[in-house]
Amino acid sequence: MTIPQVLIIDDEADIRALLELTLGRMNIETRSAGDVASAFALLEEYRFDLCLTDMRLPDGDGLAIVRHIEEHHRGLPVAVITAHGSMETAIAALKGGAFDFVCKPLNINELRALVRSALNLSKQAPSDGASAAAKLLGDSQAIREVRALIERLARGQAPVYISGESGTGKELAARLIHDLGPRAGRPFVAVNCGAIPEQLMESEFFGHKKGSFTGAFNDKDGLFKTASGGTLFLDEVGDLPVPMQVKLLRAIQEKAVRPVGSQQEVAVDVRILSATHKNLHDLVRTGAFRQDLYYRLNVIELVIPPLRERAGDIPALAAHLAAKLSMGRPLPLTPAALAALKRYAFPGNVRELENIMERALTLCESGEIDVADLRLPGHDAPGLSGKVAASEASPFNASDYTGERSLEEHLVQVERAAIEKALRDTNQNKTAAARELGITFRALRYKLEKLGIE
Ligand SMILES: Nc1ncnc2c1ncn2[C@@H]1O[C@H](COP(=O)(O)OP(=O)(O)OP(=O)(O)O)[C@@H](O)[C@H]1O
Repeated sequence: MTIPQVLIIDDEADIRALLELTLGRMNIETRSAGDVASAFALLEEYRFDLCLTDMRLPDGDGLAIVRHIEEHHRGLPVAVITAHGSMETAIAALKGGAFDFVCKPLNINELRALVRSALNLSKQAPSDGASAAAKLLGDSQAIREVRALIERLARGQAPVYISGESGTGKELAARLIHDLGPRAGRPFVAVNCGAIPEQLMESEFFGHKKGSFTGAFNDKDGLFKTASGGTLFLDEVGDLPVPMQVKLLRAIQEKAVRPVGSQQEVAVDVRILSATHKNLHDLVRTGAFRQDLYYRLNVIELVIPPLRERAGDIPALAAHLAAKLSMGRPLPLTPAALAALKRYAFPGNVRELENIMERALTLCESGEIDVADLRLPGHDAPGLSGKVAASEASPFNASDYTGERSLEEHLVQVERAAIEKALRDTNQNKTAAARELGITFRALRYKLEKLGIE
């Protein structure tokens, strides 16, 4: 087993000595630098598994180190040491790509947990991008950017606020951030904040002691404890009542919780991810959401655009869903069906696409999913009125027959014209065209082949 190597950067000799000693006891080898220039030199010369840097250095700051590593040593986790109370700097470092931060005076247990977690990250394969791509589907530029940001955010510990309309994939993104990061082997706990009754909230989040209130028959772990070492995903965080927001902020700041009925705080190591389909910024403006909590949760925002703004994702998503939902009997979509999906606005986003595909697979009678099978709102399945309209608009009447060619030839022409018109009317949707013509899909396919119509 190779011994992990850590680079320590601090201008105070005492702090360097404390870090060297603590890490040495964890069987970790260290090299130390007192300023930015010598840190850069060590980074050139040696390979490290983690870098711990102070924020204030004689010839620059910790952010310069974070930026340098982000540019030249991608994949090397860097954690910053900040003065107590200087949250702004810590947040700037997290935004710049730092893995995590610790405050001075150093809490040795916290430091050890951070180092362990970062070294875990170094051991992981350099990029798990393929696995991320496999789950968050889509080929649009927007979703590619989301995937790239997820991979970057997975490597850090910063709180991430995921915004986007309902059904865009916020929970999926949160899971990926967890699965691709150093906490992957630990729990991922998702909680819908809007679904917990207000009077039970504190106990749900922080746990309770037996007998602390009527009905508390046993000690109970809260969600923070359950997510210990892992990730707590606060879905619909905008639905948290204000008194609970205060308690949550405290728990996040102190990295500790106090179960209801207990006198003691318990330290918790949990990464917080949150999401809502509401506009959290608006809630802050109206006073429904506390600004301090907003800043704490929203260190980095991941925006998932609505599906209608990334229609390029629809083919991959639809094909994937058809395969997933059809249990080994995937049906292809006709070009017309795909075109109709691309034009549709999807107010329910990917979740709605899932529902549409499920229904289409159930309804589809032919070997491919066509526009009519999708039952898109606003696309009424053509019925009798369609047929009447078609015959009324038909360019052929019995009186058109002049006797210049055989009746048979004439009928073939009529048939061809009627089929071509029905296909045009339905945007090349063969199922709908067959309905409009009053024949079965099979019969239409046969006629198309016979007449050589593509
Ligand atoms: N890009 C994608 N690739 C594959 N599946 C996706 C994608 N985006 C969303 N999904 C699927 O769509 C469904 C809805 O996604 P998810 O639950 O993550 O949405 P959400 O934004 O959290 O919704 P809500 O706001 O209603 O909680 C899930 O089944 C999810 O797996």
